[in-house]
Amino acid sequence: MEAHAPPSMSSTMFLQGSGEVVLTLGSDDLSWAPLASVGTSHAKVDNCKLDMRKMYRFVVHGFQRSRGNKSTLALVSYTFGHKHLQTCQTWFQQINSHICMETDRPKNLWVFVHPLSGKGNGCKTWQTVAPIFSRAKVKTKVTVTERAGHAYDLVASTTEKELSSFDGIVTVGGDGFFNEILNGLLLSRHKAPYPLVPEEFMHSLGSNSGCEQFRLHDESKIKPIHDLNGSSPGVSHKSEDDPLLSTSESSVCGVSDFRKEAGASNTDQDVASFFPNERFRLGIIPAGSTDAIVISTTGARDPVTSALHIILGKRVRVDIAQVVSWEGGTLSSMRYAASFAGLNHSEARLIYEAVEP
Ligand SMILES: Nc1ncnc2c1ncn2[C@@H]1O[C@H](COP(=O)(O)OP(=O)(O)OP(=O)(O)O)[C@@H](O)[C@H]1O
Repeated sequence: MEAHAPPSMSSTMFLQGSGEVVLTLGSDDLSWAPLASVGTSHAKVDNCKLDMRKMYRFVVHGFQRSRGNKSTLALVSYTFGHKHLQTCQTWFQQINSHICMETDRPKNLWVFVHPLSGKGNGCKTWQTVAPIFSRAKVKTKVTVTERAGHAYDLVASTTEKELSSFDGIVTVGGDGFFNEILNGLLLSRHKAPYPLVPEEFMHSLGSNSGCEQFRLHDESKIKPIHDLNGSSPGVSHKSEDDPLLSTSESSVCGVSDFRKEAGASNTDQDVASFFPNERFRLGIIPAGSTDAIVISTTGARDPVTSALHIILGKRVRVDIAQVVSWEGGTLSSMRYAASFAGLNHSEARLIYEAVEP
């Protein structure tokens, strides 16, 4: 809470295990202090032993950083009690309405669960974290995949209107599963020009590029890229507003790298062009065999930590690589892959899970 922001509510309550406290609901947090430390002259009682079963109670669910691993968040709950029902009800309503007013938090998510991911624990992992979403009043539509490509097909074929009803997509699985959904979203929506065709690489790199094989290609034979759906979006040429980095190094490798920063005004338009709405974000709950994307963003391979970051609406930048391949002078396929290359790890540890390319 900022120092000048007046508390929106404050009461003396009983906190299980601690005794009498002054509970304060600020503009963006809930805090409490033992009654003795806020300068009261109340007679000292053995607060901790007060029987809260005779009081009306409500439970606040929260989290704290683990002592051993600061990147890991652990669930905690606090039971507050008061002799008046009305007081407890008012607190309950006020806390819930504060949470609902937090605009960064997602309200409605589409969750894809890969049941066979990692050691086959996808569903179990989701069952572990699902109650955290419901307690936080985040609605979820859950789809358990039945085959490889199922999630891609659903995301790619869902209407813009239906996708727009979600604040994002969460995957419960590994890196491959996350990338499958990323492709379902981007291949049909991302309208950026494709990377330079090989002859153009040579032109832009000069004769000492070290990529002699590209010289063999005849530009006139280069055909449009065929996307995963078999459509032919066409080969286009690099332009001034091309989001692909202009470094020859990334292009030569057939991998183009572009970044979007959440909230940055000059990227809002780009984000809007391939995400169904501005609130939209992607998140991962790790259940795979490597979980490299999660480890490089939250710093912890922990489903509960990821769930909490997603619920809090935290965002972190990730790199998305556009990978193209050529066959006999034809650009034959294109994929997107989330990558941790270039991400500042210490920054990522501070920030969170929900990702926005
Ligand atoms: N129900 C399913 N049955 C079989 N394969 C599936 C199913 N759902 C998704 N897949 C495919 O399994 C692939 C691998 O999934 P995922 O990335 O979750 O597992 P992983 O390989 O164990 O994890 P990691 O990528 O972290 O190593 C995905 O690319 C996806 O296409």
